[in-house]
Amino acid sequence: MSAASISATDLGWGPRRGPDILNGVSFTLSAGRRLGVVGANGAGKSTLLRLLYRFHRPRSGTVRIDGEDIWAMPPRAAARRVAAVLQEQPTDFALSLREIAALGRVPHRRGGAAPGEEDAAIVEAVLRRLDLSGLAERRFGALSGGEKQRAMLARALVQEPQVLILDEPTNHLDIRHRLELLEMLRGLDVTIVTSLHDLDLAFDLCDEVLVLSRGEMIALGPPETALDAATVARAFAVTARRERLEPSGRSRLTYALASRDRS
Ligand SMILES: Nc1ncnc2c1ncn2[C@@H]1O[C@H](COP(=O)(O)OP(=O)(O)OP(=O)(O)O)[C@@H](O)[C@H]1O
Repeated sequence: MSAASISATDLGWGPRRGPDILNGVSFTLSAGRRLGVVGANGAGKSTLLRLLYRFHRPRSGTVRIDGEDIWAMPPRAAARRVAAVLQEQPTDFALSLREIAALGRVPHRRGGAAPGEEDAAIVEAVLRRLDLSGLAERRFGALSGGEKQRAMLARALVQEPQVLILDEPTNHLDIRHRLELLEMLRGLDVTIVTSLHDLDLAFDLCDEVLVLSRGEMIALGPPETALDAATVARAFAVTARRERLEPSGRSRLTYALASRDRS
């Protein structure tokens, strides 16, 4: 795996015959950096991610990986460069976890070629890294929510992408697996764009944060500047306060309903 830069220029998208639900989003993320996308429910986070992994074609603007427009690449070439772990999970319930993970090799194989030894070795290494070897034969449909989430991450890593797109990667994980996931993501040679509901995670994981509100970008920068109390209050319609924890010096946000919203 080797990381690549990803950039979005003036991205806009809306459903056919509908108004734009995402507008004017631009950012540049250097190879190996991690960007968190945050915002209220319906702000446009998943829509932005769908544009980055070439699911939606932008209505305006472009997405480039190492300077190359993702819509100018053949779909398999794009799939070798970008992998996504989504909220929606596959319905291949009868496949084993190992078989699901092995699907990540498909974009790397020519024509109908059968998987080779190298493919199998990559799958096993990823399963070991995610502590999933013991579950490799388990049917996907029989896995717990957190195990499924890790299986989907395994499939994405098996793809050996340069850019990894994650939609709420920790939402099913217990505290230990969550810490392990964060540690692992920090150690990968890959560029990461992830949506997050937990803003504390943005401080822990991300080099940069993009704040969306009603489909528009209202802040972009390092967590310390993008997630100031005023921006958080505006994005989530709450009152927010930021404190510095001692002795770590880490920032932590606390929130309350605005007085007009309390009964
Ligand atoms: N294909 C579509 N057609 C019509 N409206 C859509 C479509 N996709 C998304 N939307 C609408 O666009 C808005 C943004 O949706 P999106 O899923 O990107 O939000 P989100 O920030 O990921 O929200 P959440 O935090 O709830 O997951 C929502 O109001 C959603 O209903």
